Amino acid sequence: MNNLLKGINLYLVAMPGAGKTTVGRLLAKQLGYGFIDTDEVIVKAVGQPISQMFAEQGEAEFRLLESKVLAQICAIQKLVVATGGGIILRRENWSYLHHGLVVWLDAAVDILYSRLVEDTTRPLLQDPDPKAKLRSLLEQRQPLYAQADLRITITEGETPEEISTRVLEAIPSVLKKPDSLPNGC
Ligand SMILES: Nc1ncnc2c1ncn2[C@@H]1O[C@H](COP(=O)(O)OP(=O)(O)OP(=O)(O)O)[C@@H](O)[C@H]1O
Ligand SMILES: O=C(O)C1=C[C@@H](O)[C@@H](O)[C@H](O)C1
Ligand SMILES: [Mg+2]
Repeated sequence: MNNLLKGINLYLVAMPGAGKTTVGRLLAKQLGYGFIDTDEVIVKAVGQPISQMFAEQGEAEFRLLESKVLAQICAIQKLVVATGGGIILRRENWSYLHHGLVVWLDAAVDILYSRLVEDTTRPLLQDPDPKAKLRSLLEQRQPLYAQADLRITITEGETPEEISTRVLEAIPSVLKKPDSLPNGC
């Protein structure tokens, strides 16, 4: 698989709670790739949790920083990248994402909600009705996530290992032709 991928990065896109970080770590291990989580890079660089960044600098500042981080990551090869849930929102991010293979972990709202209900670290879900918020975010974002090269529909009860195996099995069917592989950012 590593040979087939020829070092191109895998970018995982999905709603919060879909398992980008969890599945991404497993995929990196199985591919012999490095692993990067854009949210973690930003938190380390700024020295603040994302919720504090949203509160003090606003979402727009966070999105600018997210794009800068993505641009830098894109220059590195052999990475599985777990992206922030909203990375699909800015058009310029897609020019970076499409340098690699983009995988959408598509999980239904009920699955997302059951995983995030106890979590207070995701600012966009600090809402009186987090389930309705998830539903409306997914509705708005679905056409953007759908621009991914590969859509993996997550089923209830599926383990991260099973999902990671399914991603690996599906990759050959969507690998870009050798003459369309990117030369860098
Ligand atoms: N297949 C799975 N089955 C059960 N629980 C899972 C599965 N995948 C992830 N989880 C759990 O769901 C929660 C969210 O997972 P994770 O942080 O990987 O999602 P994420 O897509 O990276 O979210 P975010 O966009 O907020 O960073 C975690 O507690 C994780 O342990
Ligand atoms: O879905 C989103 O817009 C977000 C998801 C998280 O990964 C973080 O990137 C941040 O909380 C925003
Ligand atoms: Mg994550």
